[in-house]
Amino acid sequence: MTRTETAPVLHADGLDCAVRHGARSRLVLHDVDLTVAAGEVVGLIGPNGSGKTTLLRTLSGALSPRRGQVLLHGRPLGRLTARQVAQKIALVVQEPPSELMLSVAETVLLGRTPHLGMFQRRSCRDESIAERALTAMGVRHLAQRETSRLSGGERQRVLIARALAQEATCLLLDEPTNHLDIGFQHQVLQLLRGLDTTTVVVLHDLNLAARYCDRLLLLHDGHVRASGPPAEVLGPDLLGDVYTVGVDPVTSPDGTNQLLFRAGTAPDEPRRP
Ligand SMILES: Nc1ncnc2c1ncn2[C@@H]1O[C@H](COP(=O)(O)OP(=O)(O)OP(=O)(O)O)[C@@H](O)[C@H]1O
Repeated sequence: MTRTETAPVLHADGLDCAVRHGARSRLVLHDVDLTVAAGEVVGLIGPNGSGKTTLLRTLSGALSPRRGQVLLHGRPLGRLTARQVAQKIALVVQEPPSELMLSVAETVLLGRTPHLGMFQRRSCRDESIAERALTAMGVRHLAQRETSRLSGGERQRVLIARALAQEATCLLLDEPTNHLDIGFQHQVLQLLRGLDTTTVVVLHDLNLAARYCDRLLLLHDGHVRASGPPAEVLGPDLLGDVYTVGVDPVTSPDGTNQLLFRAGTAPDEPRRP
């Protein structure tokens, strides 16, 4: 077997990441390690501003770390072309509607772009892959609508469909359940779980994270506070400390560990790092 076949799909090693802050830059991720094996669903969790989106964008190659590196199938991300990365990684982030003036069908077909040669036209195969993605996300009936004019939840499903059409081996999703009703939240995460792809997903809902992720990485102020299986990471003491809430674990009728939350520290009291 070659090195790339045995390597994890994604491996982040000692990442420090900075964002611009006026004339200066500020470190928002500190020494973050993450390894994601083929087929795993890894959830990124943590309070607002803890660095989840920054980490996701760094894993996708959209941001370059100040220190450390990301390996994709054992190869440094920085040494791959944008096209090579796009054939392997699909990133789904919240996009402003103004950037989505195409029809739903065209938006989803854009997912095929990394697989086309410079002057190559889309084939019947591309069309049928896009159709399957539309169907999987329950948005086929919207195919002729303008994506920018859809509801937030409909648009979200179209963007996930575009990522499915990209047929990447690795899906990176930033809060994909945002805007979705409870039925679609479960449907989308179930679908992601059922795919062969490797998935890294930012989730705010810790109960969804517990139910659908193999492993979780808990960020707090840009530092990894815990990583491992949900049962290890979602301990009431740790969550109470990080989110400043009271946490009561309960077991749902199907045996899944779930959490109930109580108000904790008053909002004007600063959270402890
Ligand atoms: N483009 C930017 N310019 C300046 N600061 C930024 C930028 N992007 C992120 N930050 C800052 O970096 C820190 C981490 O932000 P990030 O968006 O990664 O957090 P997050 O955990 O995804 O937050 P949320 O849960 O609120 O979406 C925050 O303090 C944020 O204000």
